[in-house]
Amino acid sequence: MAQKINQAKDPGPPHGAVTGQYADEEYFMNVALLFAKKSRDPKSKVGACIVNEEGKIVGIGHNKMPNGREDDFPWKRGGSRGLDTKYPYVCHAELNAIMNKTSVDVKGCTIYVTRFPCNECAKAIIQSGIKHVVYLSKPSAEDPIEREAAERLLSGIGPRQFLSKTEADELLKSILPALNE
Ligand SMILES: Nc1nc(=O)n([C@H]2C[C@H](O)[C@@H](COP(=O)(O)O)O2)cc1CO
Repeated sequence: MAQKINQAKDPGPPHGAVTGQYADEEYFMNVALLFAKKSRDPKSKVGACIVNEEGKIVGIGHNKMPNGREDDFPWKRGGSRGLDTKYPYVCHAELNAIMNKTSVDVKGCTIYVTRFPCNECAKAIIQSGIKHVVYLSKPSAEDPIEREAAERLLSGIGPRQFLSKTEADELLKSILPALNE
């Protein structure tokens, strides 16, 4: 039997939805977008920015190969996800943002991420104590099992899509060229 997914549990981050503070959310998502540009992945650049309850950035990350091994693995895409592709090696933006935290922990924080988290990052997000997920894009062409697992894992948080009237769409195209293929 399909598991029922709880939707929209997230009341929103403390620095987001209130009139006059929406600009803060744009700022944090744009930090995530800017950081995505650091990625060496030629096809899919992802950025993440963790913000605490005081509205301070306490972690940023982009998808990259493991530290010190940046040149040792391929960036090749492919459905096979074999050893000659990037998939078994790349560290996702969300994981890097959590690992890069500048505070003791990230409990109660919000993660702004340019792409919907995968199931592995969903686990890391939950275990780290992050309480809100705001994402920019949710590409449909992803592994259906992993996507469904991520949705189920994050159902207790209720990820919220970031909506902005800024140039976020244009920026997104520039970091996810694979979406435009
Ligand atoms: N939430 C995510 N954070 C990430 O950092 N990534 C990274 C890992 C790879 O470098 C790339 C995925 O490759 P591709 O299949 O879109 O060419 O994006 C992917 C996702 C999607 O789940």
